[in-house]
Amino acid sequence: MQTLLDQIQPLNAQALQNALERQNQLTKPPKSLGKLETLGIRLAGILGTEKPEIKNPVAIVCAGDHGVCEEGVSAFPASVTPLMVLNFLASGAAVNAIARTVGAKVQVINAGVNADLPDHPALVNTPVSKGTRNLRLESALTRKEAEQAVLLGAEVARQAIQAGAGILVPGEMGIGNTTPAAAITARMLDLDPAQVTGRGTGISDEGLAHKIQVIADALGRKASDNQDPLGVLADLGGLEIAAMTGVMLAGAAHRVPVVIDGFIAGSAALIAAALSPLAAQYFFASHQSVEIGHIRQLIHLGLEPLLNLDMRLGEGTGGVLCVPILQAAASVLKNMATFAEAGIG
Ligand SMILES: O=C(O)c1ccc[n+]([C@@H]2O[C@H](COP(=O)([O-])O)[C@@H](O)[C@H]2O)c1
Ligand SMILES: Cc1cc2nc[nH]c2cc1C
Repeated sequence: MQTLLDQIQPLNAQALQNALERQNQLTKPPKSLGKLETLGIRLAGILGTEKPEIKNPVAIVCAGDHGVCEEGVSAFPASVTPLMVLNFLASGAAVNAIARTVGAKVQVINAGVNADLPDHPALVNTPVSKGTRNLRLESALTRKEAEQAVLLGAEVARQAIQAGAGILVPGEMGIGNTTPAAAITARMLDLDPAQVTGRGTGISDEGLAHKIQVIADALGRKASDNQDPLGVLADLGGLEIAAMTGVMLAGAAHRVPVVIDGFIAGSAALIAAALSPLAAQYFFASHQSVEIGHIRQLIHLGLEPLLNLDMRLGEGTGGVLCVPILQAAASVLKNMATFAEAGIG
């Protein structure tokens, strides 16, 4: 784990400077491409060139089950998690449909699903366990399990990058996982559960009050603190959240941009950024999730969402949807003519 964290370096300052100067020479009024310009400059800093290009997007969907489902915190049964993994593998899920439109590949990690899954070329099937323990009553994971899941995600991301991935979208699937995501967010940002707990897949008012109580009980065990992010991940976490943290850290370590999807991805990003303060410079927030705690995560991370389409699905759907925006931001720097080149002015 420490080796992974040590690999994360600051953005390339020279490339940032060159990209800033280049933006101002391109055939457009200064700043007229708005946020596309600042996105492009950051991509230049990540990739170490003033002419960045983003090829081969890969979504890595991490799946895991949650002991806390026995508290009735989700509108859906836990059995949906493995069934949705099969749906990803059959290319029938929303992330597959959206990935198809942007030319992204979808890979799946079984980080800890409570079912035996079949071998499949798109599935990394080396789960850490069959799911977490009930975080209301006890720590969801041991420190060792949490670390193992982080390293699993990091290794899958490393292999994807080695095979040519130019941008990563960590996604997730795990019935019940807005509960650990809210618990992690409350602990990391020192907020009350009610400030960060939403309806997830669509629970009732009564269900929401119960979910807030479950999270308050989990935090009330006082088994972790925000100075120890891996401890928080183990105490409150989820195996897919930990695996996503690993994907994010590996992206930053290998200087590959990472698109942060919704609320659950945001909780993994809080852990990643706490483990390595440099990591968030490699992150882009896709959309603003309907989950109420999401915007607080993004403010803390210093990220602004690119879209607000009232989405709350997860799977990496919003992240994949934003890939063309980031590719366009890079293409502006790489492919536009300067005023001198075009003989204008
Ligand atoms: O990405 C989001 O912001 C998001 C918000 C709400 C729900 N989800 C998805 O819904 C599932 C978790 O919802 P729940 O109600 O079971 O905790 C999980 O599979 C997530 O992918 C995702
Ligand atoms: C059907 C379904 C698909 C999902 N994808 C991500 N979370 C999900 C939750 C449900 C219930």
